[in-house]
Amino acid sequence: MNALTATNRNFRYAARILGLDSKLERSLLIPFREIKVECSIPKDDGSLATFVGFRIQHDNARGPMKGGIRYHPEVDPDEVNALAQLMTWKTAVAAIPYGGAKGGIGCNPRELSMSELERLTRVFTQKIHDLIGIHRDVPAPDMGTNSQTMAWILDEYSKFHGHSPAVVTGKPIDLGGSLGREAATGLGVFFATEALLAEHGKSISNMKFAIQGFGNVGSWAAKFFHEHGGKVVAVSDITGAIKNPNGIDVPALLKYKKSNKSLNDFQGGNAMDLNDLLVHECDVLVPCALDMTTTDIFIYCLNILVLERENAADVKAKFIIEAANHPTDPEADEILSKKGVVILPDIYANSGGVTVSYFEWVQNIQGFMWEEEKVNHELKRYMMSAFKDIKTMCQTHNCNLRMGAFTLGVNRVAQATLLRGWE
Ligand SMILES: NC(=O)C1=CN([C@@H]2O[C@H](COP(=O)(O)OP(=O)(O)OC[C@H]3O[C@@H](n4cnc5c(N)ncnc54)[C@H](OP(=O)(O)O)[C@@H]3O)[C@@H](O)[C@H]2O)C=CC1
Ligand SMILES: O=C(O)CCC(=O)C(=O)O
Repeated sequence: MNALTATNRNFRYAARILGLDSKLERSLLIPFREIKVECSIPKDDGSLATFVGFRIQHDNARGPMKGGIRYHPEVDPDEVNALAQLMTWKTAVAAIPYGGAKGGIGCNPRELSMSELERLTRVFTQKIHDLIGIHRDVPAPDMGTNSQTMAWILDEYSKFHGHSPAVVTGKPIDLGGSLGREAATGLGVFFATEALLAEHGKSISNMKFAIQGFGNVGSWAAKFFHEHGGKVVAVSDITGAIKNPNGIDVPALLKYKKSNKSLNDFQGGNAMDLNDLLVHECDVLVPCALDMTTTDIFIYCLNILVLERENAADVKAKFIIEAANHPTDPEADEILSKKGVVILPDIYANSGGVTVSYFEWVQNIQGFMWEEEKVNHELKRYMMSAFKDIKTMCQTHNCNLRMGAFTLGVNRVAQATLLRGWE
């Protein structure tokens, strides 16, 4: 099931639980605006290269639209649409005053030089500058983009609109970025996991973790689990996977990955097949890599790299923390739930990133920088409060955590829509 079909299905299920009017349901489902632009740039060798860029602005009932921009060969409008919709529910679950959007350019950033990436980012910004803005739509990094990408967008946008640091978040600190943003998604994953385990009378320190993906989210999450006594027994990146039943030395692995750009040949564990990570023996499985659509190309090669019908029954973990966006197909969801696996859904589990993006935006508007301690303290407060609100919805509607999060998010957006008189 593609990402958009699956996301729409979860939304419709939540709308039914909430008893939403069918006209309101339809208006919440259809994106506010879909932007598709041609981005042609001269390559370093003088030849012309043309890419397609997207920005899907899903909803702005609760505030400016918010969400990342990814550079990935598999980016397509359906995927971006699903991710934009997830952003709308995510910002509502987190109770931050935003709507949802997502963007992307279909390109392989690994095959472009820095100057090609800069030209591409500037051309994309030129094409969308009058449709984004501090109170309109605020992009941020996602897969394949980073703080440098945000710096180029900020610079290009400011040529048209004057210096506007709050137009993007996830910027370099020297351009108004927030302390703590880089670690925020991983730290949010840690707080969310802590809250879930406490509900079940467990703690991080007596759990074994398997982590798929060792980029921004996976590496920070692994660091926090390790620092709090969790045993990280398996980790993967795109180049391979390693396991160690006694616990991987995470600081050593971080150092190794930084200098080698790969986990391969790390001496503190044994190599294992990439496909085996999701079904590895552990208590807590944390997918921090790709979503359903970006892995399609691998799935066609019969490598099952997300949670699907084919591998769900073999999952050993008792808890799944969806740090990646949409790593679980609905069929897998059903199989896992029947097995009694507790799944903490993406729209809550990875909301720490956008929450600290909100703090960054607030700091830019205030023109006042917060201490990292304050950022992390506020992040924990937001994560704990959202968990409590989700649990209340689960109790009210007798549903699982995914539907608890969806009903919470959808209901908040529906109320804002009705109050504005948009229905
Ligand atoms: N960054 C953020 O603030 C947020 C990110 N997310 C979501 O989290 C997920 C990860 O994002 P982020 O960490 O930023 O992305 P990164 O690009 O930094 O990291 C992705 C990681 O996944 C690895 N990877 C890619 N393919 C595979 C594979 N087939 N098997 C195992 N590992 C693989 C990559 O390997 P390699 O290192 O070798 O390239 C990399 O380590 C995405 O779904 C994203 O949308 C959600 C909320 C916020
Ligand atoms: O920080 C942001 O605004 C982007 C976050 C994002 O894209 C996501 O949560 O998936």
